[in-house]
Amino acid sequence: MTVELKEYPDREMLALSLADRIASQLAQHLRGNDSATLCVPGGTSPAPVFETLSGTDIEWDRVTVVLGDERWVDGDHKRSNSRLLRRHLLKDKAAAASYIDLYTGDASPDLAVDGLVQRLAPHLPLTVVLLGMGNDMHTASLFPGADHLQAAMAPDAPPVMAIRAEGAEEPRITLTRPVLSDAINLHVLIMGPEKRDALERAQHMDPLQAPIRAFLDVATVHWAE
Ligand SMILES: O=C(O)[C@H](O)[C@@H](O)[C@H](O)[C@H](O)COP(=O)(O)O
Repeated sequence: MTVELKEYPDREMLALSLADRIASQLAQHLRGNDSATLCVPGGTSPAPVFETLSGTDIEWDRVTVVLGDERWVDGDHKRSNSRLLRRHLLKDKAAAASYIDLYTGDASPDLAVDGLVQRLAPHLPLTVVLLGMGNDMHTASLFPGADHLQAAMAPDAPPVMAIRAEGAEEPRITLTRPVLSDAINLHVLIMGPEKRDALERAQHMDPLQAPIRAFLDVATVHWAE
């Protein structure tokens, strides 16, 4: 397989260029449609992209933002991906965007799934999806060895599922393979030599062992040292 890989001289260039690309794709979609949906990862890598994106001049009031996955913790918990978004993305110009919070406060993510499937439905297909990747080749909360990985990777998977995995510290809620890979524009953000190495290995692996593999045929991968 050939992966579309964009290499940047440094992380700052990557953040600026990727934020610009995402903003252009959202703006272009808004020229022909009433609304657009941006799906973003949690984790630590995307914060600089979010910072740039939040100051970008697009019609954010017509954009809905959703995470690709959320950790089942309160919104003010330090591991909450929503907390990260509020700090780095949903501010400045992007404060005008609507936000679908995957964390509903229910006792477990399983109880939230049906409601979230309904909330997400009017926003599909996702206009722009940005994915991260862990060194274990998970993306969103599609972890190798996760309890419902096979179901979440299936072509008929519901768009949202609850999932648990050893590599994840807490129960998770995640968007599934079909809804992520059906995005109009799909990007993967990875940084550092270890992730570059993992990406190379993933290309020759089964998606159930290396879930990121399922997206590499259609995504643009953005990398900086
Ligand atoms: O909530 C999460 O854990 C994520 O959404 C996850 O899929 C993340 O993108 C990768 O684990 C990379 O995380 P880092 O950017 O922190 O390496």
